[in-house]
Amino acid sequence: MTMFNSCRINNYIITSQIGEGAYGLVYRAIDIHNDREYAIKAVVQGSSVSRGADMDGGETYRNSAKLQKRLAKLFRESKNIVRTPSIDLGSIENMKEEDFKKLPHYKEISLHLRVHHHKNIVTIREVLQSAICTFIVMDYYPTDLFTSIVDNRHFITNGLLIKKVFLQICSALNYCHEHGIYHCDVKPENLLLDADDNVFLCDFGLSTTSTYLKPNICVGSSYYMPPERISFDNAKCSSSKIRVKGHKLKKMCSSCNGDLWSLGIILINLTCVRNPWLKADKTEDNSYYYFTKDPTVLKQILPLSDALYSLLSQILQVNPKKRISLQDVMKEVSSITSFTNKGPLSKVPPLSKSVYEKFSNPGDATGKTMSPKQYTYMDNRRMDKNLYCTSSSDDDDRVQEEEENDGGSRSGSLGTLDTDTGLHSSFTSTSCDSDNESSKVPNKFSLLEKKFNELHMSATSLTN
Ligand SMILES: Nc1ncnc2c1ncn2[C@@H]1O[C@H](COP(=O)(O)OP(=O)(O)OP(=O)(O)O)[C@@H](O)[C@H]1O
Repeated sequence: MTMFNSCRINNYIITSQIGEGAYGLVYRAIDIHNDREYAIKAVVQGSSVSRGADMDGGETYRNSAKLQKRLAKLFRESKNIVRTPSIDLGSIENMKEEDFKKLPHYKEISLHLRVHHHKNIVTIREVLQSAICTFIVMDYYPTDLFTSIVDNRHFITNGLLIKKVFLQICSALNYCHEHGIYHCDVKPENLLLDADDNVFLCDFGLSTTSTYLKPNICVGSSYYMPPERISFDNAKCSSSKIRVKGHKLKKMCSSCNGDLWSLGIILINLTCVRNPWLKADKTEDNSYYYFTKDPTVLKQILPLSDALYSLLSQILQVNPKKRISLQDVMKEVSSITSFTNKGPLSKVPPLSKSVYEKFSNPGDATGKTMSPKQYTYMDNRRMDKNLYCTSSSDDDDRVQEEEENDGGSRSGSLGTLDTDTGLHSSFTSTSCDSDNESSKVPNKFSLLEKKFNELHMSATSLTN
């Protein structure tokens, strides 16, 4: 695998590779203008493929290796400096569904831009378009929630920190949902942390504007995927209804409630450093199978307090329609007084109203035109946001219980530079004369999945 240390994209010098995903490579970089660090995600141009749990590690590797190779060529040909135009963020944000058909990889960026004003969502600073890929320049965060939970054991004694982090995640998701964006890939690897333990949601690669999704579409990471996306009973499926564990469902499943399920699993991760099952599929996973027979099994396999069990059993409802609302989850977590049945998390203070407000409603989450992010309540070295949002969350006609096209209802002024896509662009010129370097970076994704696997309660243990 080639690394591009010291190569430059406009004013950003790449310092290391920090991520490798299904359709993107993420680099750490320094802006020579202000010495600030950024993360630059290179997204393959024209990738329209739906990224799903069915994608194996090999495929991920092949895709990123291909992109890596193309980037190497790009840097080589441009003598290690790539000069590339910056695309107007407003015109990306206002892209429509038909634009995504031409430029599918812009959907991730467009949906992300519609919500990045929230304080707990990663801020996009710039989008650069090169001949072979699109570079998303984002604020850089030093760690992710997986590393923090598993490697650093950062939460095992600190119930208040769990509350803060969890409420910030809820707040970010709630904001997305209010703006008609459903993340669909909520997992600890997609939640970044700053030095003050503030959380930032990233990776909108699977996000959608569809209020309802078809069942069994199988997108995301299997640990966090709700059962209706993977394991509804095909045999019992009639033309207009599906069943999940015998519950009749309308043929479409609420996207919002899918994200909610993932949140429930993250709450277990934070409090127990475990995953309850590998996959919410009762034909493939014994733990999940026994859970569907008797939810109190959760208390046998995890050290849950009665209060947390009660909350989890309302979140992890197999029938998505029966799940507790996100707002109620937040209130419950705020007031809960024990997470576990023993140890340091068995006593947790309830949050005062003002602290709850601070974590759950950190910024202006009400308006159509959002004010810049404000970093008010923590010591924060982050610079002020100078982007602005030009589009609103149109009151899209939500075609409920009908198959929906993904989004496509937002409108906005289109640019004049590229009549095909409506994207405005501007050019920043720079120069660089450093050489490429080569080195190996482990595939972090697979390492993390492996670690959680190791920590996961053996799927067969309940049968013993
Ligand atoms: N802004 C950022 N700051 C620091 N690290 C980041 C940032 N954005 C992404 N990363 C790191 O890069 C990893 C991959 O990023 P991202 O999830 O956006 O890519 P992806 O190609 O969609 O990955 P996947 O296929 O695993 O979902 C993240 O898990 C995180 O560790």
